[in-house]
Amino acid sequence: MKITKLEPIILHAPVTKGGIKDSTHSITHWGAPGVAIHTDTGHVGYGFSGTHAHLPTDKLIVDCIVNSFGPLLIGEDIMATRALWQKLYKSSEIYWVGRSGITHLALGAIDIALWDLKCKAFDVPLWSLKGASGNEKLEAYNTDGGWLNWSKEQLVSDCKRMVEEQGYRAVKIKVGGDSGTEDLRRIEAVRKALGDDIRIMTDANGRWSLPEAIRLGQRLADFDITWIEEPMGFDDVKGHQRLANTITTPIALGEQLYLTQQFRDFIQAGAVDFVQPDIVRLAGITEWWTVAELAHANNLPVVPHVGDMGQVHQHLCLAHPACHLLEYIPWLKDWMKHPAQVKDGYYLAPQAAGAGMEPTEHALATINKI
Ligand SMILES: O=C(NO)[C@H](O)[C@H](O)[C@H](O)CO
Ligand SMILES: [Mg+2]
Repeated sequence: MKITKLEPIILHAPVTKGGIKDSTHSITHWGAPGVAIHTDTGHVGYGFSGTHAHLPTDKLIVDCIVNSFGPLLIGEDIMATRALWQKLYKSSEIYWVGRSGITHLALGAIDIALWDLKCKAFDVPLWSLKGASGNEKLEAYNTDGGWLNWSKEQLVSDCKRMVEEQGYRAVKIKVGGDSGTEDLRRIEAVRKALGDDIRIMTDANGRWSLPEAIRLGQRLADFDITWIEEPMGFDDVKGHQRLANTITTPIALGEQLYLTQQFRDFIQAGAVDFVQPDIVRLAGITEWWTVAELAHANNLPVVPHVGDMGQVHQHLCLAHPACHLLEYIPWLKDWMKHPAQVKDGYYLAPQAAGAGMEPTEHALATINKI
């Protein structure tokens, strides 16, 4: 199955209730710059990155896909996913300007499309190609009711609905607002409303200084919080090591890390408890698997960031023994041919062949910005 053509796609999908905020970002759409890779057998593979729908940088990403990486792929056999990843990652002109950032987001979309093609060649879902039986249990936790721009009342009612009507046993709440005291009030209100059996995660999206993270991190223990995600600057290994040695609430991070070596440094420093690799930043499935193995070797659970890359992460989590839980955010799924499904708080194993990110004709006709 030889590659014949790369076709750029940029999807911009509306997010919940017209707009969501966390401590660091405020978005109205989730961006999915990506590619359709065509082959001489007529198969088409789809892969996307994940952004905050900033069109100028989405265009940089798809330009990198088609015009920088594209020429290196034409004529290549799609089966050689690891060899092709190495070839593209190490291509010196691109490596000189890349090694993380936009070239990683571009390579990630290509890698997902190549795995999509490989799955279609064997006519299996990605979880099956990665060795799962399809009977694995993968619990979902819901982030979509915990946004920082939700009022405390909205926060409580959304989280209650998710638990009482949709069967979730875990929800995530954004913290890192302007007032730490208000953060704690919001958590207290949700804990009171949900009772002690529901797990509550928190996510500061990198906002706090070390003193703030220590002060607020210590208070989280009052509410039995499952983890504090990205409490401080994304690359601050020493700071997170200091925090981990000071507070009892476990630390989750990884959605902003581009290199396996960064994950190694956080893990070796004892600065992370829940490892959250993302196929977007790690340049695709191939390197994601390396990080999951590294975490597993250190007996750390892997709970991938979704943002909204859940369509692919659900496959990887079903297949990897370090994964038992995955974030749920619903922004892209209904624009995909085979939308991710959660029932009574658990992901249902997708049955269609592929890696999960094949857009519908409707999506390509209505939210494609190319
Ligand atoms: O941190 C996250 N999940 O854990 C979400 O991806 C971000 O909050 C969204 O992308 C909005 O910035
Ligand atoms: Mg996060």
